[in-house]
Amino acid sequence: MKDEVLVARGLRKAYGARTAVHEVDLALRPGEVLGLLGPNGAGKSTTVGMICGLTVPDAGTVTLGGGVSLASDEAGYKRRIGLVPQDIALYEELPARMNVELFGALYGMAPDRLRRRADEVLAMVGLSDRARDKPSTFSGGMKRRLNIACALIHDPEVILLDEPTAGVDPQSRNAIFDNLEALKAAGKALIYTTHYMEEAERLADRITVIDHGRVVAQGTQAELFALLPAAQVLHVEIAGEPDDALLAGLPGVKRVGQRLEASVGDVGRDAGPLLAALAERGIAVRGLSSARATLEDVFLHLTGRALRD
Ligand SMILES: Nc1ncnc2c1ncn2[C@@H]1O[C@H](COP(=O)(O)OP(=O)(O)OP(=O)(O)O)[C@@H](O)[C@H]1O
Repeated sequence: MKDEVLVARGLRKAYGARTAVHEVDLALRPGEVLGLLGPNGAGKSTTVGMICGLTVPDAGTVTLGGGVSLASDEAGYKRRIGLVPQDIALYEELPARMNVELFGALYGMAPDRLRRRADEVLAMVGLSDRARDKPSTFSGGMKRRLNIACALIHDPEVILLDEPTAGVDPQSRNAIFDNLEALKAAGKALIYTTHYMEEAERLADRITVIDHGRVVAQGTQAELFALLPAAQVLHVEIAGEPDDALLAGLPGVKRVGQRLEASVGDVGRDAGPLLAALAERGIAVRGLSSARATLEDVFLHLTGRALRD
């Protein structure tokens, strides 16, 4: 463990006969967002639960910088971690500010610091002017933002976010992303679980793809895209339906109705030769567009299934 603020090794958890998480290894550096991407039931929440100490693993260890673990110093460990749970956990009938302060009191924060931090985190999530109102009067997005403020009150260095945008409107989602980017810029380390590949693509420096409780791939987005046979797809609209024999000899090209799909490594390099080859075969082109590969394509390639069933 060199620069890492958190290292998880060999995490495993079974519920009865079902193994929710098989062998998960993760490492996290300061100022980094690690995306934990996988479909429903992949084992993301179970992994997060084991890291924050809510779920006892059957095997494996989690160590923070300085070698601190739950076993060596439970209170010290938990003070360094903030959890934004998937299910909103708030006292609906207590004012927003009191909700935040309650979480801080759980960490034994001194009253002065607690007041200061409560102001800071409420401002950060854009709820300063609603501090006296009860969550029962909030929109879903506002509750989510308050949930995040509660997780940040004790200024943890590692923040675990379990699908923090579930059920929020686009405006609140953008506000949450801005908050997370600010935390990252401040050197915090974030683990962000999601089954939305767009969120992982936007936020994550590195991504762990998890499926059926197993890590199927880990790396930067560039490293994950490099697992695909082609980084981009060219869509070519053609006139009529050419004989498939005409397309033989064009590697990576398949016909989908009146459209051709060509997997290419680089659109700029490969589009010209492809169009020339089509012209040689007398295939008239009516339109051309390209799309880059997504993490959805990576997941499909690795597992044979879609991220969202
Ligand atoms: N307390 C529990 N008791 C029994 N089985 C559980 C429990 N918690 C999770 N599981 C099972 O473990 C597997 C992984 O669930 P988990 O909640 O970790 O997945 P997830 O990737 O977070 O999914 P989602 O995106 O739907 O939240 C699932 O098959 C789930 O049914």
